[in-house]
Amino acid sequence: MKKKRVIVKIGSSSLTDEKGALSEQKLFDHVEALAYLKQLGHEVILISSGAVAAGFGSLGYASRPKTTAGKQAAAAVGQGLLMQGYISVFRQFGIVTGQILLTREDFYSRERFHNLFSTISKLLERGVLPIINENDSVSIEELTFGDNDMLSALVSGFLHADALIILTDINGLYDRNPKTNKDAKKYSFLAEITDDLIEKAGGSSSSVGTGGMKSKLLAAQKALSFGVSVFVGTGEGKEKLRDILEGKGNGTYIGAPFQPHMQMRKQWIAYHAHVAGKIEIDGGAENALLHKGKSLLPAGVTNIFGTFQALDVVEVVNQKGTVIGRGQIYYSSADLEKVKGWASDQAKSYSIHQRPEVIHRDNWVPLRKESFVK
Ligand SMILES: Nc1ncnc2c1ncn2[C@@H]1O[C@H](COP(=O)(O)OP(=O)(O)O)[C@@H](O)[C@H]1O
Ligand SMILES: N[C@@H](CCC(=O)OP(=O)(O)O)C(=O)O
Repeated sequence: MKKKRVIVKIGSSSLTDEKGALSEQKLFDHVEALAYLKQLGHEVILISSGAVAAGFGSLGYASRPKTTAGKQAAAAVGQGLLMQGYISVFRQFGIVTGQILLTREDFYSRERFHNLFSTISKLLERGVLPIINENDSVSIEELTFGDNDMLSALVSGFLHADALIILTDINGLYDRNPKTNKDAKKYSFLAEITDDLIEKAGGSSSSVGTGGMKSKLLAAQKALSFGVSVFVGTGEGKEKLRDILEGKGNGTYIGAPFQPHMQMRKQWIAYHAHVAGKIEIDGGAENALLHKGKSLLPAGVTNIFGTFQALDVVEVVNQKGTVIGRGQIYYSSADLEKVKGWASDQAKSYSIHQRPEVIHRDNWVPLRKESFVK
């Protein structure tokens, strides 16, 4: 994969335990994934929240303080604890980190803006991983970023990042807050952020996070205006960030896909190729295609319409008959009729490539502008 400049934003809710204190285990999980991304040759810049969450316990607060002075005092204690955690874990991976604390004024002044750019460029040139947070203890309330979502969008724009990954405690954006509406539906892809979406998104329902999905959408809108694509979601383990970059993340992709080299083929599939037929798939396959970044397997195919050859482009519909995307198919309609519902091992000898996939994920394009997943 081409080397990318990636901004990763980690929210307080993804760094803390159920009591709201900094979780060493969660911090380790993030660092391992960040280190892996760096080992793969990508440039990584971390925007980390968590100073207030890491500090309030030491000040004797039972929960995150509400007053500005309380939050600023907690951040003064917590920012050091947060960095102590990052420094010691990144060291285990042989990575040096640099702390940068920003206020909104740093973006207003051209001179500061320029200095900041030079500093971050030098850190990246020397192989250092910059860790950025708002300078909470000195920010004046009216001028704070409020949460780090907008800060991460501004940084992604001015560093001309290839991708902004916003990690949070929920696996993407839903049409309503899923913590209070159990029927909420998830978006797997959004081409743009409309005002209507922003209006419907809710605030934070956790005790440590700030801003909720609304602030993430505003940030995503800003990042898109700079030409930076965004992912909002979650993940676990060393490979989570690599997977997100490869389009397999558990969350919502906003803007263009993260892999531009696939765009030509996918553009052809989506807009130019003749559609030779239609196949219907079950709910599990729909979820795998739209949400999990997986290929379509024979087991998920329920019906075939029209006559097509292997390597033709077909439309894919769900059980309600809604077109959810298009893909280049590895089976002819006659062969697919035989193997639909079969296990991969039995079916694959009918495929043109002797492979089980009906539509490989590299040849699949979701077509609805806002693709929903239950
Ligand atoms: N439409 C929505 N889709 C997803 N999450 C939502 C939505 N509206 C509100 N939320 C809430 O936003 C929370 C994430 O935001 P926040 O608590 O600020 O996290 P972070 O600390 O990562 O910034 C979720 O836990 C969820 O409760
Ligand atoms: N700068 C603050 C971030 C405030 C905050 O809660 O942000 P977030 O968790 O990203 O919604 C901190 O470090 O605690």
